[in-house]
Amino acid sequence: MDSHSPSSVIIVGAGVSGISAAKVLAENGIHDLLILEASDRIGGRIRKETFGGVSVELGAGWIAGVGGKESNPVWELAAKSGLRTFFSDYSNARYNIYDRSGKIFPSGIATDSYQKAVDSAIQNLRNQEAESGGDHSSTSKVTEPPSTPIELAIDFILHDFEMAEVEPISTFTEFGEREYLVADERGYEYLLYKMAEDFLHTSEGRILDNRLKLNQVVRGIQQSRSGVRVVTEDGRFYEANYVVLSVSIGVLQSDFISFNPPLPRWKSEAITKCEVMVYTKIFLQFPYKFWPGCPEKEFFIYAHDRRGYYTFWQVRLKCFSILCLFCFSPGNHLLLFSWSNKETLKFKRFLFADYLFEQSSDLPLYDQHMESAYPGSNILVVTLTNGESKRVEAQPDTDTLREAMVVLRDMFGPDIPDAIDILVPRWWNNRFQRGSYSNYPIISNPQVFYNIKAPVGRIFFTGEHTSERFNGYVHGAYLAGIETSRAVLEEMRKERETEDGSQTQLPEPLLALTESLTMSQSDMVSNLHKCDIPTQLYLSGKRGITEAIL
Ligand SMILES: Cc1cc2nc3c(=O)[nH]c(=O)nc-3n(C[C@H](O)[C@H](O)[C@H](O)COP(=O)(O)OP(=O)(O)OC[C@H]3O[C@@H](n4cnc5c(N)ncnc54)[C@H](O)[C@@H]3O)c2cc1C
Repeated sequence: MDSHSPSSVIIVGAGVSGISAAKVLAENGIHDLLILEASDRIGGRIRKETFGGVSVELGAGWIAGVGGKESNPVWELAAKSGLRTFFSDYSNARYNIYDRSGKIFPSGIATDSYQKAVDSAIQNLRNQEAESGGDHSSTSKVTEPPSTPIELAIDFILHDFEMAEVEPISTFTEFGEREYLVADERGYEYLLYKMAEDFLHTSEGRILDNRLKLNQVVRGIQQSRSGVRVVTEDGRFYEANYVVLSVSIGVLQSDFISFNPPLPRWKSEAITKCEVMVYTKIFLQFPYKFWPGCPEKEFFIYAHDRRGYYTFWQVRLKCFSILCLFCFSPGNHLLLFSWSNKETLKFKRFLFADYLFEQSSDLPLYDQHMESAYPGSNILVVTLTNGESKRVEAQPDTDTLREAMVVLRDMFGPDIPDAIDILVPRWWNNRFQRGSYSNYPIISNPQVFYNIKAPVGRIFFTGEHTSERFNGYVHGAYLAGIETSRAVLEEMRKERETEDGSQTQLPEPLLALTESLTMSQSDMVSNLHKCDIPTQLYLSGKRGITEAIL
Protein backbone atom coordinates (compact mmCIF):
# COMPACT_ATOMS: atom_id res chain seq x y z
CA MET A 1 0.00 0.00 0.00
CA ASP A 2 1.10 3.49 -0.81
CA SER A 3 0.43 6.18 1.76
CA HIS A 4 0.32 9.94 1.91
CA SER A 5 0.65 12.41 4.72
CA PRO A 6 -2.66 13.03 6.44
CA SER A 7 -4.91 15.86 5.29
CA SER A 8 -7.46 17.83 7.23
CA VAL A 9 -10.23 16.89 4.84
CA ILE A 10 -10.54 14.47 1.94
CA ILE A 11 -13.26 15.23 -0.57
CA VAL A 12 -14.39 12.21 -2.55
CA GLY A 13 -15.67 13.24 -5.97
CA ALA A 14 -14.92 16.27 -8.13
CA GLY A 15 -18.37 17.11 -9.40
CA VAL A 16 -19.86 20.50 -8.69
CA SER A 17 -20.61 19.69 -5.03
CA GLY A 18 -17.12 18.33 -4.37
CA ILE A 19 -15.43 21.32 -5.98
CA SER A 20 -17.65 23.84 -4.19
CA ALA A 21 -17.04 22.05 -0.88
CA ALA A 22 -13.28 22.15 -1.43
CA LYS A 23 -13.39 25.80 -2.39
CA VAL A 24 -15.19 26.80 0.81
CA LEU A 25 -12.72 24.81 2.90
CA ALA A 26 -9.77 26.46 1.15
CA GLU A 27 -11.30 29.89 1.60
CA ASN A 28 -11.52 29.15 5.29
CA GLY A 29 -7.88 28.31 5.64
CA ILE A 30 -8.06 24.54 5.10
CA HIS A 31 -5.35 24.22 2.50
CA ASP A 32 -4.25 20.69 3.32
CA LEU A 33 -7.24 19.17 1.61
CA LEU A 34 -7.30 16.42 -0.95
CA ILE A 35 -9.81 15.74 -3.69
CA LEU A 36 -10.04 12.14 -4.89
CA GLU A 37 -11.88 11.71 -8.17
CA ALA A 38 -12.51 8.31 -9.72
CA SER A 39 -12.62 9.39 -13.35
CA ASP A 40 -9.99 11.18 -15.39
CA ARG A 41 -11.76 14.53 -15.29
CA ILE A 42 -13.66 16.86 -13.04
CA GLY A 43 -17.33 17.69 -13.60
CA GLY A 44 -19.20 14.46 -12.79
CA ARG A 45 -22.70 14.81 -14.19
CA ILE A 46 -21.74 18.04 -15.92
CA ARG A 47 -20.05 16.71 -18.99
CA LYS A 48 -19.54 17.84 -22.54
CA GLU A 49 -18.43 15.81 -25.52
CA THR A 50 -17.65 16.83 -29.03
CA PHE A 51 -20.11 15.21 -31.39
CA GLY A 52 -20.80 16.05 -35.01
CA GLY A 53 -18.36 18.93 -34.75
CA VAL A 54 -20.09 20.70 -31.86
CA SER A 55 -20.08 20.48 -28.08
CA VAL A 56 -23.01 18.56 -26.69
CA GLU A 57 -23.92 18.33 -23.02
CA LEU A 58 -24.45 14.73 -22.01
CA GLY A 59 -25.53 15.70 -18.49
CA ALA A 60 -26.79 19.02 -17.19
CA GLY A 61 -27.70 21.45 -19.94
CA TRP A 62 -29.67 24.22 -18.29
CA ILE A 63 -29.32 26.76 -15.57
CA ALA A 64 -32.80 26.68 -14.10
CA GLY A 65 -34.20 29.39 -11.87
CA VAL A 66 -33.07 32.76 -13.12
CA GLY A 67 -34.57 36.26 -13.00
CA GLY A 68 -36.09 36.19 -9.53
CA LYS A 69 -35.48 38.34 -6.50
CA GLU A 70 -32.69 36.14 -5.29
CA SER A 71 -29.85 35.32 -7.60
CA ASN A 72 -29.13 31.71 -8.54
CA PRO A 73 -25.47 31.20 -7.56
CA VAL A 74 -24.82 29.08 -10.63
CA TRP A 75 -26.18 31.85 -12.82
CA GLU A 76 -23.78 34.23 -11.08
CA LEU A 77 -20.89 31.88 -11.74
CA ALA A 78 -21.92 31.64 -15.37
CA ALA A 79 -22.03 35.41 -15.70
CA LYS A 80 -18.66 35.78 -14.00
CA SER A 81 -17.13 33.15 -16.25
CA GLY A 82 -18.61 34.57 -19.43
CA LEU A 83 -20.38 31.29 -20.17
CA ARG A 84 -22.47 31.45 -23.31
CA THR A 85 -26.11 30.83 -22.48
CA PHE A 86 -29.43 31.30 -24.22
CA PHE A 87 -32.82 32.02 -22.80
CA SER A 88 -35.18 29.10 -23.31
CA ASP A 89 -38.30 30.75 -24.57
CA TYR A 90 -41.25 28.40 -24.35
CA SER A 91 -43.84 30.88 -25.44
CA ASN A 92 -44.39 29.55 -28.94
CA ALA A 93 -43.56 25.89 -28.61
CA ARG A 94 -45.40 23.56 -30.99
CA TYR A 95 -44.98 20.00 -32.00
CA ASN A 96 -46.60 17.02 -33.66
CA ILE A 97 -47.32 13.51 -32.46
CA TYR A 98 -46.78 10.78 -35.05
CA ASP A 99 -48.21 7.31 -35.10
CA ARG A 100 -46.29 4.30 -36.44
CA SER A 101 -47.48 4.90 -39.97
CA GLY A 102 -46.25 8.47 -40.00
CA LYS A 103 -49.67 10.07 -39.56
CA ILE A 104 -49.94 13.09 -37.30
CA PHE A 105 -52.57 12.74 -34.59
CA PRO A 106 -55.35 15.32 -34.82
CA SER A 107 -55.01 17.81 -32.02
CA GLY A 108 -58.41 16.86 -30.52
CA ILE A 109 -57.35 13.28 -29.86
CA ALA A 110 -54.08 14.43 -28.40
CA THR A 111 -55.78 16.93 -26.14
CA ASP A 112 -58.23 14.30 -24.86
CA SER A 113 -55.39 11.90 -24.11
CA TYR A 114 -53.55 14.63 -22.36
CA GLN A 115 -56.57 15.48 -20.23
CA LYS A 116 -56.97 11.85 -19.27
CA ALA A 117 -53.32 11.65 -18.22
CA VAL A 118 -53.59 14.81 -16.17
CA ASP A 119 -56.76 13.63 -14.42
CA SER A 120 -55.18 10.33 -13.64
CA ALA A 121 -51.99 11.95 -12.32
CA ILE A 122 -54.01 14.21 -10.07
CA GLN A 123 -56.07 11.31 -8.80
CA ASN A 124 -52.93 9.29 -8.10
CA LEU A 125 -51.52 12.14 -6.07
CA ARG A 126 -54.74 12.44 -4.13
CA ASN A 127 -54.62 8.73 -3.45
CA GLN A 128 -51.05 8.93 -2.27
CA GLU A 129 -51.82 11.85 -0.05
CA ALA A 130 -54.82 10.11 1.44
CA GLU A 131 -52.81 6.95 2.08
CA SER A 132 -49.94 8.82 3.65
CA GLY A 133 -52.49 10.48 5.94
CA GLY A 134 -53.86 7.07 6.88
CA ASP A 135 -57.10 7.51 4.95
CA HIS A 136 -57.55 4.40 2.83
CA SER A 137 -61.18 4.84 2.00
CA SER A 138 -62.80 8.07 0.93
CA THR A 139 -60.63 9.72 -1.72
CA SER A 140 -58.86 6.65 -3.03
CA LYS A 141 -60.00 5.77 -6.54
CA VAL A 142 -58.54 3.36 -9.00
CA THR A 143 -57.25 5.16 -12.07
CA GLU A 144 -57.34 3.67 -15.52
CA PRO A 145 -53.83 3.07 -16.83
CA PRO A 146 -52.85 4.48 -20.23
CA SER A 147 -53.32 1.90 -22.97
CA THR A 148 -53.24 3.35 -26.49
CA PRO A 149 -49.95 4.48 -28.07
CA ILE A 150 -50.83 8.14 -27.77
CA GLU A 151 -51.89 7.74 -24.15
CA LEU A 152 -48.66 5.91 -23.42
CA ALA A 153 -46.61 8.64 -25.12
CA ILE A 154 -48.29 11.37 -23.14
CA ASP A 155 -48.08 9.43 -19.92
CA PHE A 156 -44.37 8.99 -20.54
CA ILE A 157 -43.85 12.70 -21.04
CA LEU A 158 -45.98 13.49 -18.05
CA HIS A 159 -44.23 11.19 -15.63
CA ASP A 160 -40.78 10.41 -16.92
CA PHE A 161 -39.77 13.76 -18.26
CA GLU A 162 -41.15 15.53 -15.30
CA MET A 163 -41.26 14.45 -11.78
CA ALA A 164 -44.02 16.27 -10.08
CA GLU A 165 -42.67 18.65 -7.54
CA VAL A 166 -44.55 19.96 -4.60
CA GLU A 167 -45.21 23.64 -4.61
CA PRO A 168 -43.58 25.90 -3.66
CA ILE A 169 -40.86 24.82 -6.05
CA SER A 170 -37.84 26.38 -4.48
CA THR A 171 -35.79 26.75 -7.65
CA PHE A 172 -38.43 28.91 -9.30
CA THR A 173 -39.86 30.69 -6.28
CA GLU A 174 -36.44 31.59 -4.97
CA PHE A 175 -34.39 32.16 -8.08
CA GLY A 176 -36.93 33.04 -10.74
CA GLU A 177 -38.92 31.53 -13.54
CA ARG A 178 -36.42 31.55 -16.34
CA GLU A 179 -34.15 28.87 -17.67
CA TYR A 180 -31.04 29.27 -19.74
CA LEU A 181 -29.45 26.73 -22.00
CA VAL A 182 -25.70 26.50 -21.79
CA ALA A 183 -24.41 26.59 -25.36
CA ASP A 184 -20.71 27.13 -24.95
CA GLU A 185 -18.00 25.20 -26.74
CA ARG A 186 -16.08 25.04 -23.44
CA GLY A 187 -19.07 23.27 -21.94
CA TYR A 188 -21.04 23.76 -18.74
CA GLU A 189 -18.03 22.19 -17.01
CA TYR A 190 -16.08 25.37 -17.64
CA LEU A 191 -17.77 26.71 -14.50
CA LEU A 192 -16.02 24.06 -12.44
CA TYR A 193 -12.62 24.99 -13.85
CA LYS A 194 -13.29 28.61 -13.02
CA MET A 195 -14.20 27.64 -9.45
CA ALA A 196 -11.14 25.42 -9.15
CA GLU A 197 -8.91 28.25 -10.36
CA ASP A 198 -9.67 30.13 -7.15
CA PHE A 199 -7.98 27.60 -4.92
CA LEU A 200 -6.04 25.09 -7.02
CA HIS A 201 -2.98 25.77 -9.17
CA THR A 202 -3.99 25.93 -12.80
CA SER A 203 -2.24 26.71 -16.03
CA GLU A 204 -3.73 27.19 -19.47
CA GLY A 205 -7.09 25.81 -18.43
CA ARG A 206 -5.59 22.72 -16.79
CA ILE A 207 -5.52 21.95 -13.10
CA LEU A 208 -1.95 21.22 -12.05
CA ASP A 209 -2.33 20.78 -8.35
CA ASN A 210 -1.47 17.57 -6.59
CA ARG A 211 -4.33 18.12 -4.16
CA LEU A 212 -6.62 16.99 -6.96
CA LYS A 213 -6.02 13.34 -7.68
CA LEU A 214 -7.81 11.96 -10.71
CA ASN A 215 -8.27 8.24 -11.40
CA GLN A 216 -8.48 7.55 -7.68
CA VAL A 217 -11.37 5.18 -7.25
CA VAL A 218 -12.40 5.11 -3.62
CA ARG A 219 -13.49 1.65 -2.49
CA GLY A 220 -13.31 1.85 1.28
CA ILE A 221 -13.71 4.36 4.06
CA GLN A 222 -12.59 3.39 7.51
CA GLN A 223 -13.00 5.58 10.52
CA SER A 224 -11.90 5.55 14.10
CA ARG A 225 -12.32 7.99 16.96
CA SER A 226 -9.40 10.04 15.69
CA GLY A 227 -9.54 9.99 11.93
CA VAL A 228 -10.50 8.50 8.63
CA ARG A 229 -8.65 6.34 6.16
CA VAL A 230 -9.74 6.25 2.53
CA VAL A 231 -8.69 3.25 0.49
CA THR A 232 -8.58 3.29 -3.28
CA GLU A 233 -8.91 0.58 -5.88
CA ASP A 234 -5.23 0.74 -6.79
CA GLY A 235 -4.20 -0.05 -3.23
CA ARG A 236 -3.37 3.44 -2.05
CA PHE A 237 -4.71 4.90 1.14
CA TYR A 238 -5.18 8.44 2.24
CA GLU A 239 -5.75 9.68 5.76
CA ALA A 240 -7.57 12.70 7.10
CA ASN A 241 -9.56 14.10 9.96
CA TYR A 242 -12.75 14.21 7.93
CA VAL A 243 -14.18 12.98 4.69
CA VAL A 244 -16.70 14.81 2.54
CA LEU A 245 -18.36 12.19 0.39
CA SER A 246 -19.93 13.70 -2.72
CA VAL A 247 -20.65 10.56 -4.73
CA SER A 248 -24.15 10.24 -6.16
CA ILE A 249 -27.05 8.52 -4.41
CA GLY A 250 -26.80 5.80 -7.08
CA VAL A 251 -23.18 5.07 -6.11
CA LEU A 252 -24.15 4.96 -2.44
CA GLN A 253 -26.93 2.52 -3.26
CA SER A 254 -24.60 0.29 -5.25
CA ASP A 255 -22.41 -0.46 -2.21
CA PHE A 256 -19.39 0.31 -4.36
CA ILE A 257 -17.76 1.93 -1.35
CA SER A 258 -17.48 -0.14 1.81
CA PHE A 259 -17.56 1.45 5.23
CA ASN A 260 -15.79 0.22 8.30
CA PRO A 261 -17.53 0.28 10.68
CA PRO A 262 -20.55 -0.26 8.42
CA LEU A 263 -22.98 2.60 8.03
CA PRO A 264 -25.65 2.52 10.71
CA ARG A 265 -28.99 1.10 9.70
CA TRP A 266 -30.83 4.41 9.75
CA LYS A 267 -28.36 5.65 7.16
CA SER A 268 -28.27 2.66 4.84
CA GLU A 269 -32.04 2.30 4.92
CA ALA A 270 -32.53 5.95 4.03
CA ILE A 271 -30.09 5.62 1.14
CA THR A 272 -32.12 2.80 -0.35
CA LYS A 273 -35.33 4.83 -0.15
CA CYS A 274 -34.34 7.63 -2.51
CA GLU A 275 -35.26 6.88 -6.11
CA VAL A 276 -32.73 7.33 -8.88
CA MET A 277 -33.81 8.59 -12.27
CA VAL A 278 -32.00 7.53 -15.40
CA TYR A 279 -32.26 10.09 -18.13
CA THR A 280 -30.46 9.58 -21.41
CA LYS A 281 -30.05 11.96 -24.31
CA ILE A 282 -29.05 10.00 -27.40
CA PHE A 283 -27.46 12.05 -30.16
CA LEU A 284 -27.72 11.06 -33.82
CA GLN A 285 -25.99 12.84 -36.66
CA PHE A 286 -27.29 12.79 -40.22
CA PRO A 287 -25.73 13.82 -43.52
CA TYR A 288 -28.53 16.31 -44.05
CA LYS A 289 -31.75 17.46 -42.48
CA PHE A 290 -34.87 15.52 -43.45
CA TRP A 291 -37.19 16.34 -40.56
CA PRO A 292 -39.53 19.32 -40.35
CA GLY A 293 -37.13 21.74 -38.80
CA CYS A 294 -36.57 25.26 -37.63
CA PRO A 295 -38.49 27.41 -37.48
CA GLU A 296 -41.53 25.18 -37.94
CA LYS A 297 -40.87 22.33 -35.59
CA GLU A 298 -38.06 21.75 -33.15
CA PHE A 299 -39.31 18.55 -31.67
CA PHE A 300 -41.71 15.71 -32.28
CA ILE A 301 -43.27 12.78 -30.50
CA TYR A 302 -43.52 9.16 -31.57
CA ALA A 303 -46.46 7.16 -30.24
CA HIS A 304 -45.61 3.48 -29.97
CA ASP A 305 -47.39 0.70 -28.13
CA ARG A 306 -44.37 0.35 -25.88
CA ARG A 307 -44.19 3.15 -23.33
CA GLY A 308 -41.14 5.39 -23.60
CA TYR A 309 -39.90 3.72 -26.79
CA TYR A 310 -38.02 6.51 -28.61
CA THR A 311 -40.89 8.80 -27.75
CA PHE A 312 -39.41 12.24 -27.54
CA TRP A 313 -37.29 13.67 -30.35
CA GLN A 314 -35.57 16.98 -30.49
CA VAL A 315 -33.87 18.84 -33.25
CA ARG A 316 -30.46 20.08 -32.41
CA LEU A 317 -30.09 22.11 -35.48
CA LYS A 318 -29.15 25.47 -34.15
CA CYS A 319 -29.68 25.02 -30.47
CA PHE A 320 -31.78 23.34 -27.86
CA SER A 321 -33.83 26.42 -27.31
CA ILE A 322 -37.15 24.79 -26.58
CA LEU A 323 -36.45 21.16 -26.14
CA CYS A 324 -35.97 21.74 -22.46
CA LEU A 325 -39.70 22.09 -22.19
CA PHE A 326 -39.73 18.38 -21.62
CA CYS A 327 -36.17 17.61 -21.22
CA PHE A 328 -35.17 17.37 -17.66
CA SER A 329 -37.43 16.90 -14.82
CA PRO A 330 -36.19 19.14 -12.04
CA GLY A 331 -35.24 21.92 -14.39
CA ASN A 332 -38.25 21.81 -16.61
CA HIS A 333 -41.59 22.15 -15.14
CA LEU A 334 -44.17 21.45 -17.66
CA LEU A 335 -46.07 19.35 -15.23
CA LEU A 336 -45.42 20.71 -11.86
CA PHE A 337 -48.25 20.24 -9.51
CA SER A 338 -49.64 23.01 -7.46
CA TRP A 339 -50.21 21.54 -4.10
CA SER A 340 -50.81 24.60 -2.00
CA ASN A 341 -54.48 23.97 -1.53
CA LYS A 342 -54.94 20.34 -0.75
CA GLU A 343 -58.39 20.35 -2.22
CA THR A 344 -57.26 21.64 -5.55
CA LEU A 345 -54.51 20.18 -7.60
CA LYS A 346 -53.65 21.97 -10.71
CA PHE A 347 -50.88 21.98 -13.19
CA LYS A 348 -48.80 24.99 -12.92
CA ARG A 349 -46.64 27.20 -15.06
CA PHE A 350 -47.04 25.58 -18.43
CA LEU A 351 -50.36 24.57 -19.72
CA PHE A 352 -49.46 21.45 -21.51
CA ALA A 353 -52.38 21.65 -23.87
CA ASP A 354 -51.34 25.08 -25.02
CA TYR A 355 -48.09 23.74 -26.27
CA LEU A 356 -48.84 20.31 -27.40
CA PHE A 357 -50.72 18.94 -30.35
CA GLU A 358 -50.26 21.88 -32.59
CA GLN A 359 -50.35 21.07 -36.25
CA SER A 360 -49.69 24.48 -37.65
CA SER A 361 -46.22 25.32 -38.76
CA ASP A 362 -46.31 29.05 -39.07
CA LEU A 363 -45.03 30.04 -35.68
CA PRO A 364 -41.39 30.62 -34.84
CA LEU A 365 -40.31 28.06 -32.32
CA TYR A 366 -37.20 29.58 -30.99
CA ASP A 367 -35.58 32.78 -30.18
CA GLN A 368 -34.13 34.24 -33.34
CA HIS A 369 -30.94 34.99 -31.49
CA MET A 370 -30.39 31.28 -31.46
CA GLU A 371 -29.99 31.16 -35.21
CA SER A 372 -26.36 31.93 -34.80
CA ALA A 373 -25.73 29.70 -31.78
CA TYR A 374 -24.50 26.79 -33.87
CA PRO A 375 -24.07 26.14 -37.52
CA GLY A 376 -26.42 23.46 -38.84
CA SER A 377 -25.09 20.26 -37.38
CA ASN A 378 -27.91 17.94 -38.49
CA ILE A 379 -28.19 16.36 -35.09
CA LEU A 380 -31.31 14.82 -33.60
CA VAL A 381 -31.63 13.99 -29.94
CA VAL A 382 -33.97 11.33 -28.61
CA THR A 383 -34.50 11.06 -24.89
CA LEU A 384 -35.04 7.82 -23.04
CA THR A 385 -35.57 7.28 -19.36
CA ASN A 386 -35.35 4.60 -16.69
CA GLY A 387 -36.12 1.10 -18.08
CA GLU A 388 -35.57 2.09 -21.71
CA SER A 389 -32.34 3.89 -20.77
CA LYS A 390 -31.06 0.80 -19.02
CA ARG A 391 -32.05 -1.46 -21.90
CA VAL A 392 -30.32 0.69 -24.48
CA GLU A 393 -27.25 1.14 -22.31
CA ALA A 394 -26.87 -2.62 -22.17
CA GLN A 395 -26.87 -3.16 -25.94
CA PRO A 396 -24.31 -2.19 -28.59
CA ASP A 397 -24.79 1.27 -30.08
CA THR A 398 -25.30 -0.30 -33.51
CA ASP A 399 -28.51 -1.93 -32.21
CA THR A 400 -29.68 1.37 -30.80
CA LEU A 401 -28.95 3.07 -34.08
CA ARG A 402 -30.93 0.42 -35.95
CA GLU A 403 -33.93 0.79 -33.61
CA ALA A 404 -33.84 4.56 -33.87
CA MET A 405 -33.76 4.41 -37.67
CA VAL A 406 -36.83 2.16 -37.76
CA VAL A 407 -38.68 4.69 -35.62
CA LEU A 408 -37.59 7.63 -37.77
CA ARG A 409 -38.61 5.78 -40.94
CA ASP A 410 -42.00 5.06 -39.36
CA MET A 411 -42.42 8.80 -38.94
CA PHE A 412 -40.72 10.21 -42.01
CA GLY A 413 -40.77 7.44 -44.58
CA PRO A 414 -38.29 4.93 -46.01
CA ASP A 415 -36.18 7.40 -47.97
CA ILE A 416 -34.54 9.24 -45.12
CA PRO A 417 -30.77 8.80 -44.87
CA ASP A 418 -29.05 6.61 -42.31
CA ALA A 419 -27.50 8.34 -39.35
CA ILE A 420 -23.76 8.68 -39.73
CA ASP A 421 -22.93 8.75 -36.04
CA ILE A 422 -24.50 8.04 -32.67
CA LEU A 423 -23.60 8.96 -29.10
CA VAL A 424 -25.23 7.06 -26.25
CA PRO A 425 -24.32 8.28 -22.75
CA ARG A 426 -24.35 5.57 -20.10
CA TRP A 427 -25.26 7.18 -16.82
CA TRP A 428 -26.65 3.97 -15.38
CA ASN A 429 -23.80 1.64 -16.28
CA ASN A 430 -21.18 4.14 -15.25
CA ARG A 431 -20.10 2.75 -11.90
CA PHE A 432 -19.20 6.28 -10.77
CA GLN A 433 -22.73 7.55 -11.43
CA ARG A 434 -25.36 4.78 -11.35
CA GLY A 435 -28.11 7.06 -12.57
CA SER A 436 -28.78 10.64 -13.54
CA TYR A 437 -30.23 12.31 -10.47
CA SER A 438 -32.12 11.73 -7.26
CA ASN A 439 -35.87 11.70 -7.25
CA TYR A 440 -37.51 12.00 -3.87
CA PRO A 441 -41.07 10.71 -3.98
CA ILE A 442 -43.60 13.54 -3.99
CA ILE A 443 -44.99 12.35 -0.71
CA SER A 444 -42.17 11.05 1.38
CA ASN A 445 -41.12 11.04 4.96
CA PRO A 446 -38.77 14.00 5.55
CA GLN A 447 -36.75 11.80 7.89
CA VAL A 448 -35.50 9.92 4.83
CA PHE A 449 -34.02 13.07 3.40
CA TYR A 450 -32.61 14.08 6.75
CA ASN A 451 -30.93 10.72 7.28
CA ILE A 452 -29.41 10.72 3.80
CA LYS A 453 -27.82 14.04 4.53
CA ALA A 454 -26.71 13.50 8.13
CA PRO A 455 -23.03 12.77 8.79
CA VAL A 456 -21.84 9.54 10.29
CA GLY A 457 -18.97 10.18 12.61
CA ARG A 458 -16.28 11.87 10.56
CA ILE A 459 -17.93 11.20 7.24
CA PHE A 460 -19.97 14.07 5.86
CA PHE A 461 -22.34 13.56 2.95
CA THR A 462 -22.93 16.03 0.18
CA GLY A 463 -24.13 16.13 -3.44
CA GLU A 464 -27.34 17.13 -5.19
CA HIS A 465 -29.29 14.44 -3.32
CA THR A 466 -28.48 16.16 -0.01
CA SER A 467 -29.94 19.50 -1.02
CA GLU A 468 -33.26 19.85 0.68
CA ARG A 469 -34.69 22.44 -1.65
CA PHE A 470 -32.80 21.98 -4.89
CA ASN A 471 -32.03 18.28 -5.21
CA GLY A 472 -31.54 17.18 -8.80
CA TYR A 473 -30.11 20.51 -9.92
CA VAL A 474 -26.62 21.83 -10.48
CA HIS A 475 -27.29 24.67 -8.05
CA GLY A 476 -28.53 22.10 -5.51
CA ALA A 477 -25.19 20.30 -5.73
CA TYR A 478 -23.28 23.56 -5.56
CA LEU A 479 -25.12 24.80 -2.48
CA ALA A 480 -24.94 21.39 -0.81
CA GLY A 481 -21.14 21.47 -1.14
CA ILE A 482 -21.03 24.84 0.57
CA GLU A 483 -23.37 23.79 3.33
CA THR A 484 -21.53 20.56 4.04
CA SER A 485 -18.19 22.34 4.21
CA ARG A 486 -19.60 24.78 6.69
CA ALA A 487 -20.75 21.89 8.83
CA VAL A 488 -17.24 20.38 8.66
CA LEU A 489 -15.68 23.71 9.61
CA GLU A 490 -18.05 23.99 12.53
CA GLU A 491 -17.13 20.52 13.68
CA MET A 492 -13.45 21.37 13.41
CA ARG A 493 -14.02 24.40 15.55
CA LYS A 494 -15.77 22.31 18.18
CA GLU A 495 -12.98 19.80 18.08
CA ARG A 496 -10.38 22.50 18.59
CA GLU A 497 -12.31 23.83 21.55
CA THR A 498 -12.46 20.38 23.03
CA GLU A 499 -8.72 19.93 22.59
CA ASP A 500 -8.07 23.32 24.20
CA GLY A 501 -10.07 22.37 27.25
CA SER A 502 -8.89 18.79 27.30
CA GLN A 503 -10.20 18.19 30.80
CA THR A 504 -13.64 18.31 29.37
CA GLN A 505 -12.78 15.54 26.95
CA LEU A 506 -15.93 14.27 25.34
CA PRO A 507 -16.58 10.60 25.63
CA GLU A 508 -16.43 8.91 22.31
CA PRO A 509 -19.87 9.04 20.79
CA LEU A 510 -20.95 5.60 19.89
CA LEU A 511 -21.55 4.88 16.29
CA ALA A 512 -23.76 2.05 17.42
CA LEU A 513 -25.83 4.57 19.29
CA THR A 514 -26.73 6.21 16.05
CA GLU A 515 -28.47 3.00 15.07
CA SER A 516 -31.30 3.97 17.30
CA LEU A 517 -31.15 7.66 16.62
CA THR A 518 -34.52 9.23 16.17
CA MET A 519 -35.53 12.83 16.27
CA SER A 520 -38.82 14.50 16.66
CA GLN A 521 -40.27 15.89 13.48
CA SER A 522 -39.89 19.46 14.67
CA ASP A 523 -36.21 19.00 15.60
CA MET A 524 -35.65 17.41 12.28
CA VAL A 525 -37.20 20.20 10.27
CA SER A 526 -35.43 22.91 12.19
CA ASN A 527 -32.15 21.09 11.75
CA LEU A 528 -32.68 20.82 8.07
CA HIS A 529 -33.17 24.51 7.79
CA LYS A 530 -30.31 25.52 9.98
CA CYS A 531 -27.98 22.82 8.81
CA ASP A 532 -27.39 22.24 12.46
CA ILE A 533 -26.06 18.74 12.45
CA PRO A 534 -26.56 16.92 15.72
CA THR A 535 -23.35 16.76 17.70
CA GLN A 536 -23.94 13.27 18.94
CA LEU A 537 -23.21 12.06 15.45
CA TYR A 538 -19.63 13.25 15.60
CA LEU A 539 -16.54 11.60 16.77
CA SER A 540 -14.15 13.91 18.54
CA GLY A 541 -10.49 13.17 18.55
CA LYS A 542 -7.09 14.44 17.62
CA ARG A 543 -5.76 14.98 14.19
CA GLY A 544 -4.06 11.97 12.71
CA ILE A 545 -5.29 8.50 12.36
CA THR A 546 -3.17 6.43 14.64
CA GLU A 547 -6.26 4.57 15.64
CA ALA A 548 -7.55 3.93 12.20
CA ILE A 549 -9.44 0.70 11.86
CA LEU A 550 -7.68 -1.46 9.35
C1 LIG B 1 -28.68 13.66 -18.26
C2 LIG B 1 -28.71 14.69 -17.16
C3 LIG B 1 -29.32 15.91 -17.37
C4 LIG B 1 -29.32 16.87 -16.36
N1 LIG B 1 -29.83 18.12 -16.64
C5 LIG B 1 -29.73 19.11 -15.72
C6 LIG B 1 -30.08 20.45 -16.05
O1 LIG B 1 -30.46 20.74 -17.20
N2 LIG B 1 -29.98 21.40 -15.08
C7 LIG B 1 -29.53 21.12 -13.82
O2 LIG B 1 -29.47 22.03 -12.97
N3 LIG B 1 -29.15 19.84 -13.48
C8 LIG B 1 -29.22 18.85 -14.40
N4 LIG B 1 -28.79 17.59 -14.10
C9 LIG B 1 -28.38 17.27 -12.72
C10 LIG B 1 -26.97 17.79 -12.40
O3 LIG B 1 -26.11 17.41 -13.42
C11 LIG B 1 -26.54 17.17 -11.07
O4 LIG B 1 -27.49 17.49 -10.07
C12 LIG B 1 -25.19 17.68 -10.57
O5 LIG B 1 -24.25 17.83 -11.60
C13 LIG B 1 -24.68 16.70 -9.52
O6 LIG B 1 -23.45 17.14 -8.98
P1 LIG B 1 -22.82 16.35 -7.76
O7 LIG B 1 -21.54 17.01 -7.41
O8 LIG B 1 -23.83 16.16 -6.70
O9 LIG B 1 -22.54 14.87 -8.30
P2 LIG B 1 -21.59 14.38 -9.47
O10 LIG B 1 -21.52 15.37 -10.55
O11 LIG B 1 -22.05 13.01 -9.82
O12 LIG B 1 -20.15 14.29 -8.77
C14 LIG B 1 -19.73 13.18 -8.03
C15 LIG B 1 -18.32 12.82 -8.46
O13 LIG B 1 -17.91 11.69 -7.67
C16 LIG B 1 -17.11 10.86 -8.48
N5 LIG B 1 -17.12 9.52 -7.89
C17 LIG B 1 -18.11 8.61 -7.88
N6 LIG B 1 -17.74 7.50 -7.25
C18 LIG B 1 -16.47 7.70 -6.83
C19 LIG B 1 -15.51 6.91 -6.11
N7 LIG B 1 -15.82 5.67 -5.70
N8 LIG B 1 -14.29 7.43 -5.87
C20 LIG B 1 -13.98 8.70 -6.26
N9 LIG B 1 -14.84 9.49 -6.95
C21 LIG B 1 -16.06 9.00 -7.23
C22 LIG B 1 -17.80 10.90 -9.83
O14 LIG B 1 -16.93 10.50 -10.86
C23 LIG B 1 -18.21 12.38 -9.92
O15 LIG B 1 -17.21 13.14 -10.55
C24 LIG B 1 -28.74 16.59 -15.09
C25 LIG B 1 -28.12 15.37 -14.88
C26 LIG B 1 -28.09 14.42 -15.90
C27 LIG B 1 -27.34 13.13 -15.68
